[in-house]
Order: sequence, then C-alpha cells, then structure tokens
Amino acid sequence: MLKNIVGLVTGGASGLGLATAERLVREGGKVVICDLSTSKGADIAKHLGNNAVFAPVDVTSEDDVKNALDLCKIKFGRLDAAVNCAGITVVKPALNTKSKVIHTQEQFIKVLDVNIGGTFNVMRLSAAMMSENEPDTEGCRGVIINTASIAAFDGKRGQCAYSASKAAVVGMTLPAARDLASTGIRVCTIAPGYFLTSMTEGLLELNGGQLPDSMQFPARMGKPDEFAMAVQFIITNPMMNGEVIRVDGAVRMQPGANL
Ligand SMILES: NC(=O)C1=CN([C@@H]2O[C@H](COP(=O)(O)OP(=O)(O)OC[C@H]3O[C@@H](n4cnc5c(N)ncnc54)[C@H](O)[C@@H]3O)[C@@H](O)[C@H]2O)C=CC1
Ligand SMILES: C[C@]12CCC(=O)C=C1CC[C@@H]1[C@@H]2[C@@H](O)C[C@@]2(C)[C@H]1CC[C@]2(O)C(=O)C=O
Repeated sequence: MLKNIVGLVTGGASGLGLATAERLVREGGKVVICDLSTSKGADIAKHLGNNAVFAPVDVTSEDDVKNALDLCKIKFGRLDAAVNCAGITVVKPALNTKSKVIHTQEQFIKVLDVNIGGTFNVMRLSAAMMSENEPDTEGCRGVIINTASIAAFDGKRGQCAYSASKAAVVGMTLPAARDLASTGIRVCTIAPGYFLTSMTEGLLELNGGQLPDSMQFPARMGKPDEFAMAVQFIITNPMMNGEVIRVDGAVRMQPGANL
C-alpha cells in the first residue's frame, strides 16, 4: 500500500512514469504528473481523479519544476516521493564509417541535458521541499527514485549519448544518498531493461519480431507496471538507499548491428 503517499512523477504522461502514477493512485496515494505541456498529462490526471493533478514541466527548467512543487504543496500539502522518469534517447553512432555522418554535438548535449540535468534539477528541488516534512518514526523525510537503464552498463552501438547520460544517473545515486542522508531523504535508482513503452515502439518490428538481445527469463519485454512495482518496493522499504537495481529479466545488451 502507498496510502497517503504524495508522489511527483516526471515523464508521468507515458510509459514507465504513467504506470508509476497509476500505481500510486491505485494504492491509495496522490500524484503530481509532470510532463511536457504537449503531453496527454492533463487528460490522464483528469481520468485518475481527485488524487492526481497535472503540472506542465520541462524537467530542464528550474521555474517549471518549482511551479510543479508549489502545485504539489497547494493541492496535497507535502511531497514524499519524487520519481524521475522523464527521459529521451538517440540512436546514432559517434561516426558512421560508411556514410561519414558525424554525431552532432547538439544531439549529444540535448540527451545529457534532459537525462542528467533534468534528473538532478528535479532531485535537488524535490529534496528541498521534502526537507520541510516532519520525519517519520525512522527519521525519513522522503525518497527520490531516478531512472537509469541497463545501457548505463552495456550500451550498444549508437548509444554514446544515452549510455553516458544513464551512467551519470547511476553515478549520482550514492553521492546524492550521502548528501541527503542527514536530512533523512533516501535516493535510489532503477535500471530497467527492455520495457514496452512509446520509447521502444517499433522495436520488435525493426528486428523482425525478435528482441534485439537474447532474453533470459521471462523472455519478453517488461510491462510498465513491473517498473512501478519496483518503485513501490523502494518507497516502502526503509533500508533501500544509495542503491541501483536492475529490473531486466537478466538480459545483457550485446553490441548490436553496425550502424
Ligand atoms: N522503455 C524502456 O525500455 C526503458 C526506458 N528507460 C528509461 O525510462 C524512462 C521512461 O521511459 P519510457 O517510459 O520508456 O519512455 P516514454 O517515451 O514512454 O516516456 C517518457 C516521457 O518523458 C517525457 N519527457 C521527455 N522529455 C521531457 C522533458 N524535458 N521534461 C519533461 N518530460 C519529458 C515525455 O514527454 C514522455 O511522456 C526514461 O528515462 C528512459 O530512458 C530505461 C530503460 C528501459
Ligand atoms: C537501440 C535500440 C535497440 C536496437 C533497435 O533496433 C532500436 C533501439 C531503439 C530503442 C532502444 C533500443 C535498445 O538499445 C534499448 C533501449 C536503449 C531502447 C530505448 C530504451 C531501451 O529499452 C533501454 O534503455 C534499455 O535499457
């Protein structure tokens, strides 16, 4: 149960973030769905009812995130769990040796800006708001959950930007947990494998109905709610701190096709 837990979920209008927002509400909590103003976040929040509200947020903007936290305070009075799911990917080799096309620096920086900068922006501002909470019986004031990827560890060809960004999310987990320990705020990261969302749409067709890497068990794409189950576990287990959990059915990504 997540009774009365107030969560803020970035990327909450789609995929893993949406499943997390839905689970929070289903389990008795409340949620601020943060996503781009162009997303379906407003309709989704309406559909979820009074325990959900939408905040138009670009995670790289300090003002947008502050406005979302203000809305959280006004509507629900506090923040217990911030879940960073907003993220983007690009698949492009550093250099395409056949066509001689070079990865643009702009694309590289954009992925880092959203995936690292956005995650850190939401984490630091959420922590500031959580620090105002009364501690629970364990002294805990809140929990922050970030989303990396198994690409942080074994990125494929074409994933310099994405893998670097996710490795940074893994890398900030322990220092952030240490920074926030004295305030009673926990920080964990989930590193998902292949999950069925709009980010991986078309992946199976692209690979002739096959998954790009040999799955172990279960030999299928993850369901978004299986990610949300990991979020619930981290929120409810007070010993989960400073840790990165792979949720990937034991898959290991292979180098992939020559791009
Ligand atoms: N689907 C998968 O197989 C995996 C996904 N991930 C990571 O999980 C997270 C969620 O991905 P999915 O749900 O699959 O993707 P998705 O594309 O379904 O959802 C991502 C959401 O983030 C939002 N978003 C993008 N840029 C934003 C910004 N600047 N500000 C606010 N919102 C923004 C999008 O509008 C979208 O609603 C991402 O960080 C992704 O890298 C990690 C491993 C596996
Ligand atoms: C690069 C991949 C795999 C090959 C392909 O045909 C298309 C792709 C685009 C989406 C990528 C694919 C894969 O590398 C796994 C990720 C990076 C996927 C987006 C999210 C992804 O599932 C992930 O982060 C896995 O950990």
